[in-house]
Amino acid sequence: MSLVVDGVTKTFGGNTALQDVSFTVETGKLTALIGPNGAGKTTMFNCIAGLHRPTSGTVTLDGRDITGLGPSRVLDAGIARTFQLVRSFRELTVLETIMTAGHWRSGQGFWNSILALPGARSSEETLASEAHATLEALGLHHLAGRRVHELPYGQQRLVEIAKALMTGARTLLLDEPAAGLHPEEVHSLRQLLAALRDRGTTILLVEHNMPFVLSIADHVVVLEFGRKITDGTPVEIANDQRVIDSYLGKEEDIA
Ligand SMILES: Nc1ncnc2c1ncn2[C@@H]1O[C@H](COP(=O)(O)OP(=O)(O)OP(=O)(O)O)[C@@H](O)[C@H]1O
Repeated sequence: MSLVVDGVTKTFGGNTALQDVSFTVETGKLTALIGPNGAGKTTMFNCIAGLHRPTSGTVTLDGRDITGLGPSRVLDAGIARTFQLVRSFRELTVLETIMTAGHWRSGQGFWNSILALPGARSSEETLASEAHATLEALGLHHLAGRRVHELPYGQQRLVEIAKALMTGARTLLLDEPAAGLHPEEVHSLRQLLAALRDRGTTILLVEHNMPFVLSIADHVVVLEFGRKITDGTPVEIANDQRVIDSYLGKEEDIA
């Protein structure tokens, strides 16, 4: 059971963003995708999440071909992604924001529930209690009534993860979850991701914070100029001369 990227190439006009990249994200493990700026990490996320259709190659989830399905059907298949920039409706509270993600899974429809159409109420209550439970699990319960855009950046990022969890997806794609966080927030994030993984959630993350990656990942995939240069355990990656030369050795890339 796993997410398998097999021979994915993505070109934009004459620019090859990904060249024949293959790797496996094992179910219930945390895999990190690293590489210098422009290596193709975001493009790979977009190919998996359905925002880009690979020029060639396939993406399969537990043996099912999901290549080029489009974002909503990839989400239906059980893969949710977060974005580098927090996305929320300005006027919604934390609770309302993550309930919008739950509406996705229930098929309820966001506007249907907002307008309180007949039949919407009981599932609305179920979603609200699930949303409370999710916030509790993430240590965000005290923020339920706050507007998302008023929160400090670190807490907004956790709301993004809560939204992804509320979709019911078992596989999460997290785009730079540690970016812009204070050290103590990075510590909380590490504990949260470890807890999610221990609960069986599969996580693929893109991250520039190398100490964070090396301390939490089960498996690390390294991209450079659109190609996979290696993959392995954090210890193997930290000692790989090609990685040290191309990435770890450059202080400015170690955020
Ligand atoms: N929509 C697009 N159109 C044209 N070129 C693109 C597009 N998206 C990405 N690229 C190119 O693909 C290459 C890989 O970019 P990508 O954003 O995937 O790298 P990255 O590893 O995520 O970088 P960063 O760490 O800076 O976010 C770059 O050369 C980029 O300019």
